[in-house]
Amino acid sequence: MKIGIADTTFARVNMGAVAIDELKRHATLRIERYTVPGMKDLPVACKKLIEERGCDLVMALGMPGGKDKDKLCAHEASQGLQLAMLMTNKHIIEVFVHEDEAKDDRELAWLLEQRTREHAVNAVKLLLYPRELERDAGTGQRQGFPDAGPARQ
Ligand SMILES: Cc1nc2c(=O)[nH]c(=O)nc-2n(C[C@H](O)[C@H](O)[C@H](O)CO)c1C
Repeated sequence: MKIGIADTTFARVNMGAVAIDELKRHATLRIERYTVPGMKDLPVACKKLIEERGCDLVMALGMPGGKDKDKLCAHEASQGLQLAMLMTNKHIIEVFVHEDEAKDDRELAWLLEQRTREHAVNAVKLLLYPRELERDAGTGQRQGFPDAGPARQ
C-alpha cells in the first residue's frame, strides 16, 4: 500500500513531516510526498499522486489563513479535492487547520500537529483497518481539539 502526502509551504508547521512521522509509527507503508505553494495547488498534486505515483490514499495538508480571501480559497481548494476524489475513486483526507481556529501561535502549532497526527491514524485505518473506524462510528470523534463524544437523550 502507498500513501501520498500533499502539503504546502504556506502552512506554518511542516505538516508533511508530521504526517510521515505518524504514519511510520502505525504501519509499514510506502510514502510519496508532493509539496506545493498553497492549498489551491493541492487538488492536482493529490490527483497526480494517485494517478502518476500509484498512491492508494492521499492526505491533503493545508492551512487556510484567517482573512476572508483565504476562506474563499479554502472552499475552492476543498471543492477541487472533492472532485479529485470522485475522478480517481480514492480517498483524499483533507486536513485543513484554519489559522483563526487557534487563539495564539502556540495553540496553532499544537493544533496543526495534533490534527495532522490524528488524521494520519485515520488514513491508516481507512486503508488497513476499516473495522476500527466502524467501531468508532457515532462516537463524536474530532481531530485536534477534544472529541465531542456521543449525544445522549
Ligand atoms: C489568498 C490565499 N490564501 C491562501 C491560504 O490561506 N492558504 C494557502 O495554503 N494558500 C493560499 N493562497 C495560495 C494559493 O493556494 C495558491 O498557492 C496560489 O494561488 C498559486 O496557485 C492564497 C492565494
